[in-house]
Amino acid sequence: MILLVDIGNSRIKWARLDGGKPADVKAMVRGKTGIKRVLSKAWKGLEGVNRVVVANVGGPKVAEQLKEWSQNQWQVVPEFLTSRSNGYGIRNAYSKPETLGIDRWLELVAVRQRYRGSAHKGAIVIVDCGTAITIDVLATDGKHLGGLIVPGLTMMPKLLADNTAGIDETAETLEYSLLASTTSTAVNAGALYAAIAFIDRVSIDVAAEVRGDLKRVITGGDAPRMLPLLRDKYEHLPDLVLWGLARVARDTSKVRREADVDCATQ
Ligand SMILES: Nc1ncnc2c1ncn2[C@@H]1O[C@H](COP(=O)(O)OP(=O)(O)O)[C@@H](O)[C@H]1O
Ligand SMILES: CC(C)(COP(=O)(O)O)[C@@H](O)C(=O)NCCC(=O)O
Ligand SMILES: [K+]
Repeated sequence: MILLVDIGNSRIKWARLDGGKPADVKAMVRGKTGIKRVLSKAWKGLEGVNRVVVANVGGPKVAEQLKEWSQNQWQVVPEFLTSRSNGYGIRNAYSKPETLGIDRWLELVAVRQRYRGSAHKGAIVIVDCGTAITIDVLATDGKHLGGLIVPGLTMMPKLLADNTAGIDETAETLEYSLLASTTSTAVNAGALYAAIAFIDRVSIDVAAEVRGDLKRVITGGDAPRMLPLLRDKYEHLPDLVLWGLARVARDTSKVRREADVDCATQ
């Protein structure tokens, strides 16, 4: 079984590669530093894993822990993907392509695959509402035009709590109102409006900048909260990173099979 793993800065999402697609998608909140405990809790029962294909934006320490755990549990060395300058019909906008978050690269891969040859001929805006909120724009010819990054819905209140005397952890409620009259609802409303205004305004300016009709897709753990509040129509594509991982894993397994065959016949 090929395991697809998307390690974000808040949660780890994973799936089984099945017929070129991610199947049985699951998620778990990860610790800031140690992830071995959550891996044991979530993956203890997983059998027959012979490949682990990973998108990791959680840094090298997290990668090291996954590597040790996977080698102990399955004797499998995980394959950590990195963003490339070209591939899968996409040209990376970054002059240092490997510095583009691998989650963002794989979202581009997934979206390119989904809409290539479809009726949609315009550019595509990809919004990922996770620990951070990212926006990327993919031109109709597969050219990545670039993107933006801001703190996510959970991070903004945390930043206020960590950096002001008068605001403490406001996680107890998600409720908000346009003009709030309590600190927690004022902070929650501020985060929501900041995110909504950011996404809506970028979408307006991108539409003015690129020709043709724009398609907008949204993914990430906070997408369900954002969807009803956004001005434009978005296609909600959960687990976009896992779809990108499936596309790359399917390709590389083909290459690996050919390589294995080559070795076998030498
Ligand atoms: N069950 C959940 N547990 C934790 N966070 C969740 C959950 N469902 C949605 N979220 C929201 O999703 C966000 C994380 O989204 P996700 O896309 O998994 O982030 P990342 O890829 O950055 O780890 C959190 O900030 C939180 O607001
Ligand atoms: C912007 C991100 C932190 C988002 O990660 P996430 O919110 O999914 O945890 C991640 O894409 C990243 O580490 N990017 C590297 C910097 C860049 O993309 O320019
Ligand atoms: K993400």
